[in-house]
Amino acid sequence: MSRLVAVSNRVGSLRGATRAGGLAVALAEALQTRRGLWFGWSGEVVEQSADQVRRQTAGGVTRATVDLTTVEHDDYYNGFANACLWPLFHYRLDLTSFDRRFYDSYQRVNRRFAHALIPLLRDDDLVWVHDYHLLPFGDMLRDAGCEQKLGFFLHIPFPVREVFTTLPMHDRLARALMAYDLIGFQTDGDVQRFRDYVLREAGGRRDGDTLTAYGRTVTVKAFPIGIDAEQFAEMAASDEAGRDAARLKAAIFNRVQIIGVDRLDYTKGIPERFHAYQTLLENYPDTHGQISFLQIAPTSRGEVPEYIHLRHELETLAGHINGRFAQLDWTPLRYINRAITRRQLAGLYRMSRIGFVTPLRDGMNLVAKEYVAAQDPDDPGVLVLSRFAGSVKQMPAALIVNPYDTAGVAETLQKARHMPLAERCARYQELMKGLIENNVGKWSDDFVGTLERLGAEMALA
Ligand SMILES: O=P(O)(O)OC[C@H]1O[C@H](O[C@H]2O[C@H](CO)[C@@H](O)[C@H](O)[C@H]2O)[C@H](O)[C@@H](O)[C@@H]1O
Ligand SMILES: O=c1ccn([C@@H]2O[C@H](COP(=O)(O)OP(=O)(O)O)[C@@H](O)[C@H]2O)c(=O)[nH]1
Repeated sequence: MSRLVAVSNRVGSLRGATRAGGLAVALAEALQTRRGLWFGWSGEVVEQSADQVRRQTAGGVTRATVDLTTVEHDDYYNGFANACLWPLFHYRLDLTSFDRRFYDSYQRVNRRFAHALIPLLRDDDLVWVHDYHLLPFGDMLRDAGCEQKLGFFLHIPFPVREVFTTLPMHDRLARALMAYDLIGFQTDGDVQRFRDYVLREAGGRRDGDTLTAYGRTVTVKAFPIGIDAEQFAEMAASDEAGRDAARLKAAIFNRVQIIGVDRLDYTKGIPERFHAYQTLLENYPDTHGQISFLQIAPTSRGEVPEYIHLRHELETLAGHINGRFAQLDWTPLRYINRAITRRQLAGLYRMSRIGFVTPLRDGMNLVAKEYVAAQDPDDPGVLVLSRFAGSVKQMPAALIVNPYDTAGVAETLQKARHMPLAERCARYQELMKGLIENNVGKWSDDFVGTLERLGAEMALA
């Protein structure tokens, strides 16, 4: 069996400590079962260039990391990755920075990372590169002589051609992507949009799951990411998770609890969600004193200006809602701007009657899956889910909403609040069945298995 080498900008902890963000959570679970190497940024920012690779092994998985310099962190991570590609791929052209300096830094960091990884590779390794930070990474490995099988997975949406082509370097990035042998997306919609670009902009050809363009052929498929639903359910039912949940329970006096959990990101639709909650309070006075909304939103990418604005906007909105509706013994909205461990989250999800997941655009959204997995099968809560989350395709038994439709979302919350037990159970069972069938193990096995088989086919040809 070939060794798996995962490469991602963010390398998660091997000891299960948390860092908000679905990619790190999912990869940690996948690598633990495959005992591989995980390469990427250490999370440390240093003044001077530090090419040294630090290695640390635990539970059969080796973590190999490099630091970023302050300039790289500003221009590659905050700049090209998170002020250009992130907003653009999430359809926020209004927030997209097209600064050429950011792109140059992005190229340099990708090249530096590729050169740092090469000496660690073994001939029969399978290399699996993750996400928009590393689109040209595979091409740079190939330039440096790498002949191993290379796979790439995009965790965020792939945009429509008209949006992707606003990037001045769209052609170079698409060409670089073709250096991989396998490209995975979260949904069939993402696959179709990428295919449309390659066929119509790059003069490519399609044959089943393969695309040929720029003199190379790649396999392109959807691999929707999952969670370890059974393990998450056990965690949610554990005494430890229960202890934290009990504190919240005491604080809300058996009111109907609504929960939202997101990195503080404009793609997650948190202000729109606050507005919908406010509309619920305005339109349905019977909710007063009877419900409570807990929003957990740890700061993310806190140096990018748009994220700073968002933080201020949420503080103002939360203050406004509480100022207007709170009573001496009732706080309608609790907003926590700190990260909570996944174990704590599991307990909080379980005691919340409504999971409120309304991104404006999201690659997948693992919070929606965690919320369902954490429920008590005998008295489950209801998931209210945005039609713009990648997870919606796999979770049709949720209550599906349009996050821009403030009154419609408020109406749906009211419906969720009054949903009879039998309907809650039926929806939960259907959702849970899908989560177990499409868990994180299946995601990584399907991707790596496909990459492995492509390799075998290439050897036979
Ligand atoms: O590394 P950060 O800048 O702190 O951001 C955290 C991660 O956010 C994004 O997550 C995406 O991947 C999830 C798992 O596939 C998916 O459910 C979610 O919809 C995506 O937004 C980002 O793509 C990751 O690279 C970041 O590590
Ligand atoms: O305070 C927090 C907030 C979020 N998360 C985790 O961060 C991940 C978020 O993943 P998702 O796919 O929903 O979105 P992303 O942040 O990756 O865009 C989930 O596993 C959450 O449990 C966490 O551990 N603590």
